[in-house]
Amino acid sequence: MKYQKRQKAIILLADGTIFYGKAVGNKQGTSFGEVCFNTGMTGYQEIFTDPSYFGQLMVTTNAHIGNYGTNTDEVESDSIKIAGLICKNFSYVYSRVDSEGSLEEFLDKNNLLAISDVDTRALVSYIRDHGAMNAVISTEVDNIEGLKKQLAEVPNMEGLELASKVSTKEPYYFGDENATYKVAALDIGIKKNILRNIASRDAYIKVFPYNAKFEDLEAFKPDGYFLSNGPGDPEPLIEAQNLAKEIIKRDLPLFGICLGHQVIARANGISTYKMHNGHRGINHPVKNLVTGKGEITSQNHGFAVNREESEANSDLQVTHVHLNDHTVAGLAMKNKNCFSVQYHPEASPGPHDSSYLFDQFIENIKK
Ligand SMILES: NC(=O)CC[C@H](N)C(=O)O
Repeated sequence: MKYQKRQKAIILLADGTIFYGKAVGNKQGTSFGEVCFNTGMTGYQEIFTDPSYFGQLMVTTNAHIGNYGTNTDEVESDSIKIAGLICKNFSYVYSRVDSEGSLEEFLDKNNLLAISDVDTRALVSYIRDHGAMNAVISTEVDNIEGLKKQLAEVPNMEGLELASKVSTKEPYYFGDENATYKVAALDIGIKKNILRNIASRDAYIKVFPYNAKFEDLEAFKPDGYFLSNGPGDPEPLIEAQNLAKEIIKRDLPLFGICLGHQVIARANGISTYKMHNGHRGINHPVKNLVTGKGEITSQNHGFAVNREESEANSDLQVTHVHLNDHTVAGLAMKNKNCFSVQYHPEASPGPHDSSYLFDQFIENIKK
């Protein structure tokens, strides 16, 4: 067995609660973030590289992490975006036909601190009851008072603007330039599989930085506009909200996913709020109120759109609801070519029930 004597590690929550574990590999260090959990049984590499998780310490509820290794095709961005990993059993050995390396190597390459041998069931129950909160993971197990002081300085997720930290610095292109449609996408933390899904529907995409102006996007002469997923609170994303207003004002085809959905809601004057715990997993039930059909969805969000305000707004229609807590899962504008969902039709990881939403976007472009 590799690493006979592994370093002890702790998870210290902002309310002072401590959980214990061991550092994965030989790594030592300390990492801060908002602690949250994902219940997906697979898809760890996609989750760790999803820019929406920037600044978060990820607890995985699956008992085994790393057991099927890693593959370069399964990343959602070019690097790991979570702030740290907390898991039960970390697999140093892995097995899968397609794997190209171990998760341990992948974490090392990205310099990510991970803690295993944690009672994740107890930790998740605790967060479920007490809500998402800041935390620190560390191998400095004898420096609890020092860590508490540093943890108190970590900003709260509420009000935090993080899109600028993960967005592309320069515009770039994705897909085949001879494709039939052109889509301008605002990158406030975009996942690669969204680009793959749009491009595979005969569209050429130009991806813009988080602070791009309407004129920048318009200069590409796009047939449709897209607002991406991403980390942090949607409230401070004023530039993106103004961009959405410009697109809506001109009634151009617009589609938003997750953070993009929240930005579109805010552009319509709807408030957003921080949820007790958020939704993070790959089996969340959603009802499409237009068709009456259910879908099993991939989700990752800690903020949500106010339902009462959405229903009271005569420009908006609530098109989808989350069946566990009846929060807004989708919106459409009644008299504009604009719609959005709080969940992830691109999956990666997760089921593909909702990929029809990308078809709908293309249909809206054709109109
Ligand atoms: N995946 C996302 O786009 C997440 C949106 C936002 N950061 C939230 O947590 O609600």
